[in-house]
Amino acid sequence: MKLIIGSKNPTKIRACEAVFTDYTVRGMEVSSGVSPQPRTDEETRQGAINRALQSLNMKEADVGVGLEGGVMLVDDCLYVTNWGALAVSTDLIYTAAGARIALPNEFLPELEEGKELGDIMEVYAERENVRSNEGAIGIFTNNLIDRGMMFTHITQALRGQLEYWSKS
Ligand SMILES: O=P(O)(O)OP(=O)(O)OP(=O)(O)OC[C@H]1O[C@@H](n2cnc3c(O)ncnc32)[C@H](O)[C@@H]1O
Ligand SMILES: [Mg+2]
Repeated sequence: MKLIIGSKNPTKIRACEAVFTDYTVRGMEVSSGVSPQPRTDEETRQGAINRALQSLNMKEADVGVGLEGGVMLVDDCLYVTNWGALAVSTDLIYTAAGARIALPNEFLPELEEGKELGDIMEVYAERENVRSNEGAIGIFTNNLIDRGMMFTHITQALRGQLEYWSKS
């Protein structure tokens, strides 16, 4: 069985490899079809679904997965949010979301200007490639939960639903 994950980000690819150990997993660049930095739960979820569907269309994949990061406001507090989608056909898609944690509200003006959280985090944490490593969630949870763990959890939620609803 072949799984395509719609990203070249190693944290996303590794999450799929960790959960779909019995599948051949490959990461491929696809377009999310939403803005580079989604700013609502709805847009982030849609990005994950678009990536999953595009991945399914590639190279005869049996399963297409999309993982998408975003930010959102709840009661004027800024949160990081992440969504996943798993497509087995165009009309059979499972979705799940990951842990949300609060981000400093001082990030809001730059996000509103169109900056990506990944770039803001590099300046804030004074390190490169936060998005492909621990992520904002890793930094603001003191590394108790890093981006890889969070994506793995979402991917488990996707696989679990696939298994549950495939039972006859
Ligand atoms: O190559 P792709 O798959 O696009 O991977 P990405 O790291 O850009 O990830 P997303 O597009 O899914 O996320 C959209 C933006 O949100 C940022 N983001 C989301 N969660 C993050 C986190 O925990 N840490 C750092 N950046 C995060 C990310 O870096 C992007 O700028
Ligand atoms: Mg991106």
